[in-house]
Amino acid sequence: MKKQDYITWDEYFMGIAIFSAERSKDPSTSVGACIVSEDNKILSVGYNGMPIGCSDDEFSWEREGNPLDTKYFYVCHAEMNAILNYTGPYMKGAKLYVTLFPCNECTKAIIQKGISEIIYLSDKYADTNATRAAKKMLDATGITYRKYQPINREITISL
Ligand SMILES: Nc1nc(=O)n([C@H]2C[C@H](O)[C@@H](COP(=O)(O)O)O2)cc1CO
Ligand SMILES: [Zn+2]
Repeated sequence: MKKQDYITWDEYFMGIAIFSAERSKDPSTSVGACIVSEDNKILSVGYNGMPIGCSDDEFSWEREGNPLDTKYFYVCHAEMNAILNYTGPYMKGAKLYVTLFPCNECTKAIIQKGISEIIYLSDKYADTNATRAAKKMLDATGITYRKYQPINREITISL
């Protein structure tokens, strides 16, 4: 008889998004993303980080102060990195697993790439205009989004 306690597709791909977030250098919010084809093949992964060539040590990770000296103008979101890391053409029908609900800017790229479903873990910025605008575009384009429902399975990885 086959093993029974294997992880579901949702657990597998959200697990990869969560694990990818561990690469983030952001001291306040680590985000991970995993893009999967319609037939459950991983297309790309990403996490939030500074653009290539913009040093993690030289660019600021501050949240407040002169906007030019905060991270916000510079950091590349996990979803954007996952999309940009993909070397194939179009992602028609793909699913995006992400640990934080996408912002309006990433949502534009999500739409243009043909992603059709978003599975997210946290929606902690639901009351911001960036998230409201993102949902407005997703609703208009028929892209579905659903909250990942954790089942409290603990998996320890020794590295
Ligand atoms: N969907 C998202 N994907 C992301 O990768 N991020 C990144 C940008 C920042 O590096 C961090 C948010 O920082 P903070 O405002 O919680 O300290 O998460 C943010 C959002 C929120 O829209
Ligand atoms: Zn974004």
